[in-house]
Amino acid sequence: MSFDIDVRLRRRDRDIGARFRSDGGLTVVTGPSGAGKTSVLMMIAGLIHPDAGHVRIGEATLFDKAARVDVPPERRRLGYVFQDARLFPHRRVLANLLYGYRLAAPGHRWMEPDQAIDFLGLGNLLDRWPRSLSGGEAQRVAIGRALLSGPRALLMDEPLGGLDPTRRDEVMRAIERIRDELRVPILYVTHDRAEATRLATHTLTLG
Ligand SMILES: Nc1ncnc2c1ncn2[C@@H]1O[C@H](COP(=O)(O)OP(=O)(O)OP(=O)(O)O)[C@@H](O)[C@H]1O
Repeated sequence: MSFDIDVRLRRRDRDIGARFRSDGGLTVVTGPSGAGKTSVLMMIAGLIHPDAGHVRIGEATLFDKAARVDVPPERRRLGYVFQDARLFPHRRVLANLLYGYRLAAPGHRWMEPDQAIDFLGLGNLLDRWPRSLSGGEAQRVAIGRALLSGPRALLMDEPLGGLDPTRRDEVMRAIERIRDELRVPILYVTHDRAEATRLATHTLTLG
């Protein structure tokens, strides 16, 4: 599964955007604050509209300005993981995990709930409420929820940003296994050089 991305947006007096191709793996998106890293992820997700360019992932064209293709965000099949886990506070862990799975068309699902629970070590958390979880646990649940929605790729925006070093390592190991064992293509925003060195198969520097 490959990325072929070319997105551009004029914002006030400057251009924001990115142009790159990669053959899957984990692409770290880095660069100074304000360079447009989050904006690029949001353009790929379809949450903001590029002025020009295209977004192709594998065989699918999700956006092409010239050809007037613009697949709505909920049909792009991209799993988004933010710095804060953003779990649904009124649903227990299991219900959070199943949320995207239930919405996904059966033909698009490629992981079963038991597999994801096993893979991420979530078995003892299933009946917990999000507010009772540690940051690392919550982030692993958020990743599980994203995987179970049957995504073609994951977009991660500083997913370790709010975690202490022990928790960071726990989540980083899960991300490495997603990269190496599940082989889901990942776009990963970070400022952290050590994190980038450990995780990146490709690097895209903005700004
Ligand atoms: N909704 C918006 N409307 C107008 N300008 C915005 C909006 N969101 C972001 N910007 C501007 O666009 C630029 C890029 O912002 P963005 O958040 O994508 O950068 P970033 O590289 O992710 O930064 P950081 O590392 O600080 O999170 C910044 O100058 C920001 O002020």
